[in-house]
Amino acid sequence: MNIALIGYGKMGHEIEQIAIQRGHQIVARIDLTTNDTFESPAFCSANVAIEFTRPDAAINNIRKCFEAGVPVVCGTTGWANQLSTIRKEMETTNGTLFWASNFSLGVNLFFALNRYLAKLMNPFNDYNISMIEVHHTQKLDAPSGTAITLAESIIEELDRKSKWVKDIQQQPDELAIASIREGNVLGIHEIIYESEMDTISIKHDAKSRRGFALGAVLAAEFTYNKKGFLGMNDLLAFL
Ligand SMILES: NC(=O)c1ccc[n+]([C@@H]2O[C@H](COP(=O)([O-])OP(=O)(O)OC[C@H]3O[C@@H](n4cnc5c(N)ncnc54)[C@H](O)[C@@H]3O)[C@@H](O)[C@H]2O)c1
Ligand SMILES: O=C(O)C1=N[C@H](C(=O)O)CCC1
Repeated sequence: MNIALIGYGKMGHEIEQIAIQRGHQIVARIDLTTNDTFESPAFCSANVAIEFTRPDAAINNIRKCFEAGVPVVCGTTGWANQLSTIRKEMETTNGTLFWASNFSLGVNLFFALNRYLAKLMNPFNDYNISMIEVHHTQKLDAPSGTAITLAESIIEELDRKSKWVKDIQQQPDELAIASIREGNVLGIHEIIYESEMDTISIKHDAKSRRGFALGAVLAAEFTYNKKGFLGMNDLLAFL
């Protein structure tokens, strides 16, 4: 498969390695540091583009993919409040967008565990719930996209929570997410249920970026020749 990389930073490099190992060709690398363009024949020859840039760049890059008729897998976080806008544009252009806040298969197992635990906690009002996420200091968005996905599932499953807030819980129906930025931490997410009697917590700790990159390449392979909006649940059902 021909793959175009949009964003050739930490994730772009990691994805390139895995894509080549899996027998794909990288036909274009679009970044502020390269000369490749969305209008080039090389980019237009891509079967799929994989976009990992920054929150304020993602939506425009996705639009460029729709204009070029290239399906796009996007992992950039921090812009999900604009997903419904871009989905409408995808429909009018008959495009393809695969988006996930986290492509790691381990994190997606953790998502399922989180949902199950939140549902289980419904009758146990003595437990308060909170979340901590820790990432490297270069990260631009907070809370992380993964933390927001975890929070949205908890809000769907746990009747006593109706919205997430940053840092400090002020109302009983709020779920507080604390974001810590330190060193080169690749991504830690912990959900904590605490009563006067005990603490129950679940935690995911990423050991490298390879898990995110492998998931993104698997998503690109899945996206090839498909139309519409796709996500990790579609991919996991297929694996
Ligand atoms: N969904 C996931 O599984 C997952 C995993 C890791 C990171 N991320 C997210 O992916 C994004 C990128 O992460 P990273 O660690 O590779 O960041 P990074 O800073 O290492 O790389 C981003 C790259 O994008 C380039 N860039 C910036 N603006 C651009 C533009 N307008 N067009 C093209 N390129 C542009 C930068 O020059 C840089 O090389 C972040 O939003 C991060 O949160 C998501
Ligand atoms: O390194 C990052 O930045 C990461 N971003 C994603 C998020 O915001 O959840 C996934 C984990 C790594």
